[in-house]
This record gives sequence, structure tokens and C-alpha cells, in this order.
Amino acid sequence: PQIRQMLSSGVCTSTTQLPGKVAVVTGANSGIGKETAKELAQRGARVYIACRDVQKGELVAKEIQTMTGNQEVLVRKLDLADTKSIRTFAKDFLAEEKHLHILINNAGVMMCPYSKTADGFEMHIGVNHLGHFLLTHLLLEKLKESAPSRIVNVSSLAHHLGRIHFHDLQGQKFYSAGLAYCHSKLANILFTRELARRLKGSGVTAYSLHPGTVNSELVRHSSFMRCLWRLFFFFIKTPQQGAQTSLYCALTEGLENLSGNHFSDCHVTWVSAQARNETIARRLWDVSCDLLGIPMD
Ligand SMILES: NC(=O)C1=CN([C@@H]2O[C@H](COP(=O)(O)OP(=O)(O)OC[C@H]3O[C@@H](n4cnc5c(N)ncnc54)[C@H](OP(=O)(O)O)[C@@H]3O)[C@@H](O)[C@H]2O)C=CC1
Ligand SMILES: CC1=C(/C=C/C(C)=C/C=C/C(C)=C/C=O)C(C)(C)CCC1
Repeated sequence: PQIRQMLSSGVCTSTTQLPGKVAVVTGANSGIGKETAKELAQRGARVYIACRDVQKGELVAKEIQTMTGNQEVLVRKLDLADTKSIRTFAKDFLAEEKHLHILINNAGVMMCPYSKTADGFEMHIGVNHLGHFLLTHLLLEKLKESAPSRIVNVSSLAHHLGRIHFHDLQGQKFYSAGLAYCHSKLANILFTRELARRLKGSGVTAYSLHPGTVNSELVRHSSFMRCLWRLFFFFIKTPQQGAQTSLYCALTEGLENLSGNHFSDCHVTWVSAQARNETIARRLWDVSCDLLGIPMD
């Protein structure tokens, strides 16, 4: 029981309600994202389930609507492995919505065999970092207009093993599925810190987090991890427990002066030396803009 308690502590106790607020959660058709979307809907927000499989999304939206009584749970197609899909999602969203108060960059892939996104990026860095980088960039004006607003980036403890290899960002010279995931999760933290620095004074704040070790479909590409997850089922967090820190970052009052920080179990936590390196954060920002054809400022 103590191990379980240790591994699954951290509860979002915020009482913030969200009537009239708009939230987008990527990868909300399963796992942590689904539970995050459910709680935001429970609190009255209009929630966009942004996912690559609209059918799966519709089933989840129906489930959330039934459970919460909130009918404003909408499904939109977003494939983070395709910049065209990201641009279409953003264009339609901006045409449809006046506001965006909460953006939760939650979707992720882990340990997939070497593969590339539609634009030729390695899958982990492409989906986990570049996809969310582009999405955030496209929605940023709307977030600014809707301030106070928040961006929550779901990273991982795994970032500690990550490195940004600027000479081989796409893993063409060396590829390890496990390390590629770690690199992309480090990129999530560096992005959050640079974003927070650039957004100072705008009313938009940004947070990164580790959700804990959570029983979800994230381990689908690794039979070893699937076995480990099954074996230790009782000790790892449920998706609902795993959603707590995302919700904490999105909802807790007075968190603004902690913008740029990394959280775990609903507390600020330390990150690796690489993740604190401002030079790497700035360079990653510029390289990401370059890869995505975003004008640099
Ligand atoms: N589970 C854990 O122990 C930990 C998880 N995390 C992080 O938590 C986040 C959520 O993961 P979790 O809920 O555990 O895992 P899941 O696999 O359950 O959820 C991941 C979500 O991301 C979506 N996704 C994957 N690729 C794409 C894409 N190309 N475009 C759009 N959506 C995509 C998946 O969609 P689909 O269903 O279609 O595949 C799914 O909805 C991830 O960022 C992960 O890195 C961090 C640390 C630990
Ligand atoms: C050793 C060990 C565990 C393994 C934890 C691992 C391997 C966590 C990996 C987390 C990842 C990859 C997060 C994703 O971002 C368990 C199952 C907690 C049970 C107790 C013993």
C-alpha cells in the first residue's frame, strides 16, 4: 500500500469551475487525455477532443457527455504526424471559436520502431514535440486574446535520459526507440520553458509535467513494457490518477508566477541540467521554427 500511495499521490484539489471556457486536449480519446477531458467537461468547459481517429473520439465524447451531462464535448480530427492535418485543425478551430483558454498538449507516442511523419520527421520528435510546437504556434494568438489562458505540455520523467542532438535530430545516424522518446520528452520541457519566457506579461502561461507511471496504451509498442505494466498493474496509476497533474496545471488558481516550471504529483519538481539549459531551449525553438517553416522572431 505504501508503494502504491507513493506512486499515485498528487490530487488536483482546485475547485475552479469552467462555464464559458474553451479547452483543447490532444490525444483525448484514451488514457490520461480522456480523463483530463472528462474532468474539464465535468467543470463546465466546452472541450475539444483533438484526435487522429475521429470514430474513437466520438465514442469517448458520447461517454463523457453521458457521464457529465455536458453536451459541449466536440471531436475534431488532428493527426500530429501530419502538419497539413495540424494546420487544417487549427484553421477550422480558429474559424469556429472565439476563445481558447486551456490547451493541453497531451498526445504522445512511445518506443515505436523507426518511422517518419508525413513531413519526414522521426515519429517521436515529430509527434511529441514538433506537432505540438506547430499546433501551439497556430493557436497562440487565440490564447493571447483569451488571456488569462494556459498551455499544459505533458512530458515525462523519462526526459532525464534525453538529449537534444542537433546534428541528428531525426535519428538518421543513430536510433533507439526508448531514447527517441526520452529526447522528445526533453524537448517538451525545453519548449515549455522557452514559451513561458517569451509569453511573460501576455497573460498566457505554460507548464510541463510528468503524470506518473500510468496504466495506458502508451506501452503498446513494447512487449517488455506491456509485461511490466501487466505485472505491476496494482502499483501504477490509473489514467484518472495520471490526469491529476495536468488538471492541477490547468486549473489551480495563482499558478501564474510558476509559468515555465515542471510538475509531478501536483508539485513543482526538478528537471535535468539539459532541460534547464536556456541556450539549448532557444536553439531548439529556432530549429523547430526552421523545420516547420514558421518565421523566426
Ligand atoms: N502512461 C505513462 O506512464 C506516462 C505517460 N506520459 C505521457 O502522457 C501522455 C498521454 O499518454 P497516455 O495517456 O499514457 O497514453 P495513450 O497511448 O493512452 O494516449 C496517447 C494519445 O496520443 C494519441 N496520439 C498518438 N499519436 C498521435 C498522432 N499522430 N496524432 C494525434 N494523436 C496521437 C493517441 O491516439 P490513438 O489512440 O489514436 O493512438 C492517444 O489518444 C503522453 O504524452 C505520454 O508521453 C508520460 C509519462 C508516463
Ligand atoms: C521498476 C518498477 C516499475 C517500472 C517503472 C517504469 C519502467 C516506468 C517507466 C515510465 C515511463 C516510460 C514513462 C513514460 O514516460 C513499476 C512498474 C512502477 C513497478 C515498480 C517497479
